[in-house]
Amino acid sequence: MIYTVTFNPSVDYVLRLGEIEVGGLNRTDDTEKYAGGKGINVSRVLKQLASDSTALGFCGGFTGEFIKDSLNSQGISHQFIEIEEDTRINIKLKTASETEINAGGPKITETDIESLKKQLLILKNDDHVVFAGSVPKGHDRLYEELTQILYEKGVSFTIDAEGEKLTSTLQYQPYLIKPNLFELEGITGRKLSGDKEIAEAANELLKRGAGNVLVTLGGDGALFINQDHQFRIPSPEGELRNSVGAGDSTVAGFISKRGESIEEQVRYAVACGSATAFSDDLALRKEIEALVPQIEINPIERVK
Ligand SMILES: Nc1ncnc2c1ncn2[C@@H]1O[C@H](COP(=O)(O)OP(=O)(O)OP(=O)(O)O)[C@@H](O)[C@H]1O
Ligand SMILES: O=P(O)(O)OC[C@@]1(O)O[C@H](CO)[C@@H](O)[C@@H]1O
Repeated sequence: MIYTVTFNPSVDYVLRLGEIEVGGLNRTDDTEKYAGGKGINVSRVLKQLASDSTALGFCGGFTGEFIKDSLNSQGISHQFIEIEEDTRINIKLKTASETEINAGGPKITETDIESLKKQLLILKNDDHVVFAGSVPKGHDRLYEELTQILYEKGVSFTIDAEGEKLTSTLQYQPYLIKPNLFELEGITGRKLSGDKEIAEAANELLKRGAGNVLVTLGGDGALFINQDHQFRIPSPEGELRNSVGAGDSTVAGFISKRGESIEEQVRYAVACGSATAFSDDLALRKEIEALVPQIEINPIERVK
């Protein structure tokens, strides 16, 4: 079974309006609410690809109920730890451009974390865990602690996190990491331009313990590297409508094809990311499948 872990889920409140006047009264043309948070998004796209997963993490209050109801209606199982405070609401303002305001999120106690650890401790060798998104305040080392538990149990995991939260888990050999270019530059501490420099930086993360490194490059597609393969995958052509969850969709695409060829995994990863970028919400199966034949996988020269 695949488990996704979202420490800090959100109700994503999408507000569509022509333009925004900061400091003035603005009225929307349209609004939508989605169960959000990176791990939850991964579960939603996995479901589209007929891959079942169970969403884990912390949920509370009326917003937590909304998330659980929404996942129930999509047939996605969940085992959230109930917390006292309300799950956050994140604002996604869609004008001519996209502006996001992500709330800090509720307080998570040590008891809540112990409950999550207990859930991970009973996982089996053939389970896979996807960790994604921000960490509750005061728990900076949480990813490192939880991935150590999985490593010691021989359970594989994927992690989509930033900076040291990601690099502190490399010692536990993540199956997949998916930094975007900005995050990769943050980790290496240098500006990266061109495929060769990006591949060299990704290769450093491979040497530090990652099994597969997929660097997403927004509208430019992605660069993939593991011990045996190195690919450049351009994005298909299309109109950008939504970048919220594009990266999560990429992760879902790759994980959904675990056990198939690496080319198939990478093809679905980019197709899912771009299908979400071209949709109003996360991509639907038919949108993903329509893009799959358009994805070109170009081998590139191996970096040392
Ligand atoms: N303008 C675009 N056109 C086509 N595909 C896109 C576009 N933007 C994003 N994508 C697709 O989505 C994938 C992930 O995008 P990106 O690099 O922006 O990830 P991210 O920064 O992790 O995303 P997120 O906004 O979800 O945090 C890309 O590899 C690509 O396949
Ligand atoms: O604040 P975090 O945890 O970094 O990101 C949360 C978030 O922006 O990520 C998802 C898109 O990737 C959204 O559903 C959600 O609102």
